[in-house]
Amino acid sequence: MPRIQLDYSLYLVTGREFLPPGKDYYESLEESLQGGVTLVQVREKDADTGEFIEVARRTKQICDKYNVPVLINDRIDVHLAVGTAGIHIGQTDCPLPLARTLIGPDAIIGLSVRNTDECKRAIEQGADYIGIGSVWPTGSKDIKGRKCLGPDGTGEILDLLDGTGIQAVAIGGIHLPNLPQLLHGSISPKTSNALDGVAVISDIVASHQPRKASEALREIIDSFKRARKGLEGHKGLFGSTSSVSGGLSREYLVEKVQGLMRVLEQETPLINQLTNKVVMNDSANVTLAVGASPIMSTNPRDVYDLSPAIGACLINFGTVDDKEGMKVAGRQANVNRKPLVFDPVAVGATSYRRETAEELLAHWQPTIIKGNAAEIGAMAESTEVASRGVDAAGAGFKDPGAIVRALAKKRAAIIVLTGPEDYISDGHTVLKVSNGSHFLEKITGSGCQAGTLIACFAAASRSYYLNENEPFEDDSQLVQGDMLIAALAGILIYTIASEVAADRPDVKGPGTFRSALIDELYNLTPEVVQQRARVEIL
Ligand SMILES: Nc1ncnc2c1ncn2[C@@H]1O[C@H](COP(=O)(O)OP(=O)(O)OP(=O)(O)O)[C@@H](O)[C@H]1O
Ligand SMILES: Cc1ncsc1CCO
Repeated sequence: MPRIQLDYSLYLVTGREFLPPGKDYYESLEESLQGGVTLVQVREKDADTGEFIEVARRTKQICDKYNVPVLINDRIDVHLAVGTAGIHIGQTDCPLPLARTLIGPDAIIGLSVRNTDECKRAIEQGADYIGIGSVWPTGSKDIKGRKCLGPDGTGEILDLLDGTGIQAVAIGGIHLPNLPQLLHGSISPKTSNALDGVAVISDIVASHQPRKASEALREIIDSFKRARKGLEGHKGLFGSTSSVSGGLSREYLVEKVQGLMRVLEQETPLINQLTNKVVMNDSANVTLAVGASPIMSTNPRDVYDLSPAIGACLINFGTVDDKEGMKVAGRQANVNRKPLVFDPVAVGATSYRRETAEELLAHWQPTIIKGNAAEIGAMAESTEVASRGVDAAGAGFKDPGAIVRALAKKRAAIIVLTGPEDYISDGHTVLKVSNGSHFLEKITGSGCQAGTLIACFAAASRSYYLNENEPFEDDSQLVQGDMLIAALAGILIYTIASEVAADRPDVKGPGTFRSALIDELYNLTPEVVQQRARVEIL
């Protein structure tokens, strides 16, 4: 007989030690159930057996009123004494096969899993569900010396579960602000498998208003699940809305880009750019040239305060400065649902850059990642293209479209691969842009400026969306607006302006080209874009 199906959506792990002063555990529990907790695990690290049984018994009594099942952490004896739905065990607790013999065929057994090997074992041993973690650093568990998985590490584990029927929740450092990032960012790269729920301790238990805290978390999980249901059969959409369904044509895309050019001029969004020292001034100038407004703020407190006011944020770690500011700026962009463009300059060139990229990506979910062939190759863990400092070396990828599509799925972000031809994907559609000038290879920071313009158009796309729609109709969307079109617009506007600049008789070399480029970005009209755009849908 199959075991009972649990709803893992909002899985509360209890922790009496986190209660705010004066808050009663049972009162807090009942409020969290009223707020939408779907499953409760009683976790008592310090209680002796008698006390544990008593807490579990009363917990079950309250949960029964709401038809919410209870699991017991680690202790098979407590589970048997109270008659709960099952147990949750860790890697160093009673081995799963032995636990199964002890508790019988009908009880649920969940297992904590920290990596793909442990996941494979959990599948072999027949776990009912796995708890994947820690996703992020957490105050409730000592994870010193172990790497946090981040949303993408969680996604790699989820890939292994596809087709097994084993359910999965993520645990560790999950809070309301990073929940949308986790849900979207952990969609598994190969199979598009997603989490069945999240396990939360302190966001609920430490709250003075556990009902409200649970309601807020539940709303995000439910709308994520609704959005996934609506997307069944179409796996190209992740953390942002996009118009990738059938009927795409060059005309349609160019028309949308033209529309965004007008929005940018009307709205003048503020674009915060944490970028490198080499390009900072040029990046601020190209921002102004297309009608947006630059601010190059890096201080952690300052970027925090600015975040609600900006249209988009760019993080470019070309000279690897301001890591703390980058962490805060990216996290706040996620919290405030602002598009976040990540330019991991020369990420493949050194281990420091690779580690920094991973560290940043464990803090936030980018909306768009842009890089040259070496950078995108490093992010995709491909060895096809080597890096030479900030540049790519060699001939490029054999199949660039496949690389961007796969990386977009893996990272749950729009990917932009630059070079003589640019490739853009949301994990489903791949666009190829063949505009540009060879002079772009002869000025420094052309890739960085392209990233800046993508951020400007991401802000325009968000504004356009919000002008037409109710804000946050779907709470699970990390960012609103069509980010595939935004990335296309940034690349098209930059490369077309570069063609017009290069054609000018007064342009004699990289120096005159550099200033002509800013002028031509300023003068570029939607009509010229219509005439010159060389976009293909692959
Ligand atoms: N040979 C070329 N012909 C046309 N366009 C090009 C050429 N090389 C680069 N581009 C364009 O220049 C922009 C920057 O791309 P590139 O791949 O050179 O970035 P990058 O290597 O990151 O640059 P940087 O490190 O200087 O910032 C893109 O918009 C791309 O389309
Ligand atoms: C030259 C250079 N060095 C670090 S960042 C940068 C700008 C181009 O990426």
